[in-house]
Amino acid sequence: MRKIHIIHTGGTISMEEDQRGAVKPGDKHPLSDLSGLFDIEIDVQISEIFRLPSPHVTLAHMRQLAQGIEEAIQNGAEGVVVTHGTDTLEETAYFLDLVLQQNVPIVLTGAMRSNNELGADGPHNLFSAVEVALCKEAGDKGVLVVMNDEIHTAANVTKTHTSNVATFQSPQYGPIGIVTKRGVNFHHAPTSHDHFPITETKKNVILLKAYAGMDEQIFQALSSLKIDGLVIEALGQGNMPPQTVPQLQKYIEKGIPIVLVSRCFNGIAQDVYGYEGGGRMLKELGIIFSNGLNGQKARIKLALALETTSNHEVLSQYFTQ
Ligand SMILES: NC(=O)C[C@H](N)C(=O)O
Repeated sequence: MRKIHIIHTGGTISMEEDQRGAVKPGDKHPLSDLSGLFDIEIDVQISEIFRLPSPHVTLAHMRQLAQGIEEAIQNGAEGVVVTHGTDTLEETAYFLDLVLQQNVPIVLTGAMRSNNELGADGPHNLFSAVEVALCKEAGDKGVLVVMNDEIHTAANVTKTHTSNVATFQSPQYGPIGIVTKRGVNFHHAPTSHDHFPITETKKNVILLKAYAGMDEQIFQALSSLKIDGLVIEALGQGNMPPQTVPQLQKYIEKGIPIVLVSRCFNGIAQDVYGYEGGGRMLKELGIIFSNGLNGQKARIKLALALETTSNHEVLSQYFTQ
């Protein structure tokens, strides 16, 4: 008999639509009875660590969840499934991927339609997530996200559509596997895995998005705040409007690390362009270029990395791996 632990944290997968069409936290979770659904006998523990819409989730909640997962594994779970709201699911998944070092499957899932809506996807997603958590092969691939019959890595997956059930995609490399009626198929494996053994999540990392005509104002306004790091979703291959450059330089001189990603949906930020504000100039200033993470994940990574080091060289290496 395989032991699986399901941890509920809230999100649409635990919500219902009321008579006026507003989707709200309910008092039910999908599939409370999993008996007879799987080919093998399973022993399922179910717990709820918090019940929040995922826009309410903070780094402190993510740490609490990481501890809950570790406890479940210490208590014998051979696979852990977490249900979570989809809005910030990718951030929680990546946080867990970076802080947990476990070789049992850890799988996050959610739903785009609440439990009493026509075509609710929560029960099927939870079923598929348990299928993956039961699969021993899933144990060495880091934290996984299972939605709409696809298996994604925490590092790559992102929410791409506001309402479609096929919202979760992995722009760089695609899903690493699929869930079918006959079982779980992995078709490729993640190549690297970072680990940050943190005990706190106190660093304040801000995420900004660049736009045509961006100037110094937002950077000046932010300079009155206590900021430990800055992530910028830059333009194209990694370029910024020239008016921002003197301010970026000031942040670097103050020892505040800046990590640059692209605001493009796909691809890697690189120091290709040599014009004013181009990637070459930004890299020479000491801005760290990230290798393909999106902004929200680079923010999680920088916040965790800063808990372990403030060394610029070490931080840069974390983002080039
Ligand atoms: N589909 C969802 O779960 C979205 C919801 N707003 C949440 O993230 O909690």
